[in-house]
Formats: sequence, structure tokens, C-alpha cells
Amino acid sequence: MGHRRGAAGRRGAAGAGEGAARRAADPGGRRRPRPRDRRGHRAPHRGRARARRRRAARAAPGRRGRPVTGGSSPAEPAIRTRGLTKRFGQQAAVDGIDLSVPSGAVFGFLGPNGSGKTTTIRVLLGLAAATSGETSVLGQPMPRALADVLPRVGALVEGPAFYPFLSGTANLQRLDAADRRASPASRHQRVAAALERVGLGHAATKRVRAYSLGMKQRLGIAGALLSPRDLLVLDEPTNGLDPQGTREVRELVRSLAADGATVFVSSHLLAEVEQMCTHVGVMSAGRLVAQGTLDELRGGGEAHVRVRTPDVGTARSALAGLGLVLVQATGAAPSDRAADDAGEGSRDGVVEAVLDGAAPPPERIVEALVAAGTRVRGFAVERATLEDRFMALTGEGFDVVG
Ligand SMILES: Nc1ncnc2c1ncn2[C@@H]1O[C@H](COP(=O)(O)OP(=O)(O)OP(=O)(O)O)[C@@H](O)[C@H]1O
Repeated sequence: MGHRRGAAGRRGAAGAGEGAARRAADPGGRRRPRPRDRRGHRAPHRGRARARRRRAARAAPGRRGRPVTGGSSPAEPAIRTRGLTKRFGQQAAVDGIDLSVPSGAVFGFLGPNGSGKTTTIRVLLGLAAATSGETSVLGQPMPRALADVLPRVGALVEGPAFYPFLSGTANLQRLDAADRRASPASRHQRVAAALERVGLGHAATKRVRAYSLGMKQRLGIAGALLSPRDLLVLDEPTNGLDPQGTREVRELVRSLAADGATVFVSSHLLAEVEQMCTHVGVMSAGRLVAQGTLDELRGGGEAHVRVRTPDVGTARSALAGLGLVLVQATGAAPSDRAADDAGEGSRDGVVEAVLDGAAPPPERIVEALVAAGTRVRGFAVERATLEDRFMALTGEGFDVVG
């Protein structure tokens, strides 16, 4: 169960806070100032951004809400790595991972503490250099295309840090002012829109020290949304939140994806990932041990058939006769029909077998059991839960509370 670490701990451990997240979200403007016109004013980017938005809208006409800005094909993964490795001395914190995050997915990056999630995110955002391997983000090679890609990526890494004595609006205005590409003339609208988007419009003038943790986290996400983004990278956005705050952030994350952005969200909470994600990648000790849609991962678990009967021996023979591999047979073996007939009753036992692709359908199995003389008192086809599956993959438990 829980190995939760507080937001302050996270900041301390990774040695970066708002500055890093902000740089991650927006380094292009700082590193590559826009050219100036004859009067010394910076050339506006608005026309280019509009053109990009129009292209994106044509590429993904079904999407609603805030337009995406990207030029990458929808079929192209939003994030792809090949053999990505990050070593700290002898330790491989990330060990040759091949990650593929489909465009438009809400991708849950799940793993126990210390499994390499934050390190991967830091490499993806150019906050740390990979030791080896290849990475592309929004269809462009990283870190080569960092300056082009990062303005299209909103990030919340290491938890948000704000001035507690300033209002939500004043904090976001300061953040926006640090973005050299952002026009001061439209700052007010941008900040108001971002606050509305995360449901903080009503608390815009309130000082941040009076915000709940969930509100602070949503303010952090608002900071990542000050300009349109194609990809949002959120590192444990519900860490340390109470159930209400967790619910608020979870709903927000789902709605961001509905707007058309790809959302890459790390978590050590299985239930959280199940509730808000369409896809999942599972990290264990630096390795990516599984990835796919939630259904694919669920389907990856073996299905079993469980029969409750007093006729354990008969059931075993019938299932074996159908070619099923028995995994357990417990209880009232051998069959004691005589005891039953004498009104003494017989104890039920359980016979369980693996249901692989070659197995007959459940109704045929029941038929065969009954034909063999098994008194079937219970019959179930059970598939491994995601939790069973992840336990098997990682050898560790996950927090299951949301
Ligand atoms: N700067 C660093 N120097 C040395 N080791 C590091 C550094 N950053 C991370 N590590 C180590 O790399 C491993 C992976 O850490 P990482 O923070 O990526 O895991 P995580 O899955 O994000 O865990 P958490 O959920 O606790 O943040 C850990 O063993 C950690 O101690």
C-alpha cells in the first residue's frame, strides 16, 4: 500500500520546482527570442499559430473545444521512445524502454515509487539528458527539436509552486509574463480563460494561500494551459490530494483529453489510472513491463473457469477431457453422492482450470460437466483483474485507493 510522498518531498528529491516546469512548458521563448521588426518590436507569432490551428482542425475535425496546434499526423504517436535509457552512475533508473503514446490518448504511466516515471518524464521534457536511446515527441526528434516542440507541451512536474500571498490571477499573470512569446495585450484574457478552464474562475481573486491543495494543483494545470497545447505531461497530479481534490483533478484531466490534447499522466495509483486513462504503460524497476489500452492489459490476464461442486473428481475428469489445464481442485473430493442421497449433505469443493483460446465456450463446458454427472452448484469465468495483472508484472502492489 501507499508510499505517498508529499509535494515538498518531490520537489526536494528532483531538485526542481516551478522554474523547471515552466522551462519545460516554455523554453523556446527564452532560448530563441523572436526576431524584431524595424521599430524593434518582436514579430508576432499569432498568424503562424492561427495557421497551425487551422491545419490541426483540418487533421482532426471531430475534436471539440480548444484547438490543438500540432502538425504531427494523428496516426503518429505523441510520444515514442526506442531503447531509452537513463543511468545515474551504475543504476539504470530507466532501462531501455520502448514507449508509444498514441495521439489523443490519456496515457497513464503507472509504477511503484522509484520505478523511473519521473526520470522518464524529465528526459522527455529535456530536463535531463538520456544516456542512450531515441525519443520523439509530437513527431519530432528530441532533444534536437526541443525549442520547436516544447511550446506545444504543457507540463506539471514536481508539483506547482506559487506565491501564496498573491491571487490565482496575479500568479498566472507573472507566469505568463515570463513567456516572451505571449502578447501582454491579451494576457488578461489568457489568464482568465485558463482559470475558467480549470474551474477556478470563482477563486481568481482569492489569495493562493487560501486555496485547497486540489485548487493549487488545478492552478498548476492552468499554468500549463496558458497557451494551446497538443500534449500535457502531468507528473503525479493528484499526489497528496484529499479525495475531493483527487476527484477534481481526475475530472479535469479527462476533460483536457476531450478538448483534443494528448495527456501523459504518471501515477502510482492503479484505481486512478483505471478511472481516468484510456491507455496505460507499466514501469517496474526502470523497465516498461507492459503497455496498451486498459482493455488490452486486462485481456492479457489469463481467464479461469471455476466450478463449485461436491463432485470434485468427476468435474476434474470432465474438464481434463475438454483439454483444460487444471490449476486447483479443493474441497470435497472424492465425490460423495451416497452421503448426499442419505440426506447428510456433502461439502462443496472448487475445481479451477485455465481457459485459453482453444477452450470451448462456457456453455459447452457446463454441458460436459453435467453430462459427466457433476452437480454444478456454481460456475464462473473469471479474468484476472488489472491489479492481479500488475502484481504479476511488477511483483509489487499498487495503491488502490483513489
Ligand atoms: N538525480 C538523481 N540521481 C541519482 N539517482 C536518481 C536521481 N533521480 C532519480 N534517481 C533514482 O532513479 C530511480 C527512479 O526514480 P524516479 O524518481 O524516476 O522514480 P518514480 O517512479 O518517479 O518514483 P516516484 O513516484 O517516487 O517519484 C530511483 O531509484 C531514484 O532514486
